[in-house]
Amino acid sequence: MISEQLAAALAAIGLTPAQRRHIDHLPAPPTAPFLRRVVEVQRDRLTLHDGEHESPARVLPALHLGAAAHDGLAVGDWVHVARDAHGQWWVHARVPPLNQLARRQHDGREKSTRAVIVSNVDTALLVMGLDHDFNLRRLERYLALARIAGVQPVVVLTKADLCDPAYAERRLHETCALMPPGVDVVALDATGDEPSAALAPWTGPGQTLVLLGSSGAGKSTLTNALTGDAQQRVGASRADDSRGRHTTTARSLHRMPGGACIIDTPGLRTLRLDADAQDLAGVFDEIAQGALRCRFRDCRHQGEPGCAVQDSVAPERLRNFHKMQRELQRDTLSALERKAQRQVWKVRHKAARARDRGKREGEG
Ligand SMILES: Nc1nc2c(ncn2[C@@H]2O[C@H](COP(=O)(O)OP(=O)(O)OP(=O)(O)O)[C@@H](O)[C@H]2O)c(=O)[nH]1
Ligand SMILES: [Zn+2]
Repeated sequence: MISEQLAAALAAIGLTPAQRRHIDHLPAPPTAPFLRRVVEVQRDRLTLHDGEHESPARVLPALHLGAAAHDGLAVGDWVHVARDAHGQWWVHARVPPLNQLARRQHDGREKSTRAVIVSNVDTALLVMGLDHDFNLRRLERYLALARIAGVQPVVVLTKADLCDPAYAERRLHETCALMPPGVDVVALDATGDEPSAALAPWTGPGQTLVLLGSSGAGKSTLTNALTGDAQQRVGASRADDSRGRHTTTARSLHRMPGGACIIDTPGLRTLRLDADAQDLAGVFDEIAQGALRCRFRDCRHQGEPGCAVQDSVAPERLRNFHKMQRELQRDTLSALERKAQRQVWKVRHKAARARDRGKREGEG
């Protein structure tokens, strides 16, 4: 059980009441009594936070072996840790995440694997510039990513200061028209002092936000505006990077003065969803609705006579849907992987409970 005192300390690093209840219902590994949040992930090292201090940590090999590569630790995860005789912190177990934003990553050939972007977030800020970055088809993809993970999306259109007000207004309208009910769209200048007030509804104490969007969209600029310092390198310093890599190279969690946590991510060059056909139908709901009125039950909305979807859905949106659908079909393994993953968690919970029992009996 998490004590009141510990809960208060961990709230500073994003422990929500729901997360606390979730953790309280799970057996804590007796060998690792401390709870921490992952705020940075390097290759085989992590940075953890206890609400007050950061500490470097490593992951027990047993956890590496247990966790399949497609379900690796990510920024935002909660972990159980212990310190060895040399003062080194080790992660013994991971709390099964309440949600995960994940995508498919391709190896260049036909194989793809699941890659976790972040765990346990309350809001996903989908960041897009009103400049040449503006692309509603890409936004549809990011929107699907958040909704499939069960994370509340908010669209943030940056660089409003760089364009003509009438143009910005038109883009804002187009974007709003695309959003399902309940998804807000905000247009702002990320470099000014607008972001804190404009994003206040989603940055309450204990809330965790992730920033998603392409390189140069303004994610680091927003992070700086919200955290009130320049701890995140921004694009202007790109000249430092002779290899021409993206400016933000790792995900990391930052704390806002008001008590929210914000996770900046590197711009993704491609975003392939980790989902199945049903997930996709769920987020393009008007297509699923329209399909009920198509003449053929198995209508694919690709030129069949009597197709109700082609009559009612914007052609570019329907094309985008078909494109994502084709990608998912190529990635059909994903469903099997997810099933396997759930199985792994089940087995691990069982093992943890058995270890717990064994330990108690050993002590008694
Ligand atoms: N004028 C103006 N410039 C902006 C705005 N948002 C971002 N910029 C500029 O755009 C450039 C890229 O911004 P970054 O914040 O580095 O973009 P990023 O999304 O973090 O990019 P990666 O780290 O590569 O993923 C920087 O030069 C910013 O100053 C904005 O709202 N207005
Ligand atoms: Zn149809």
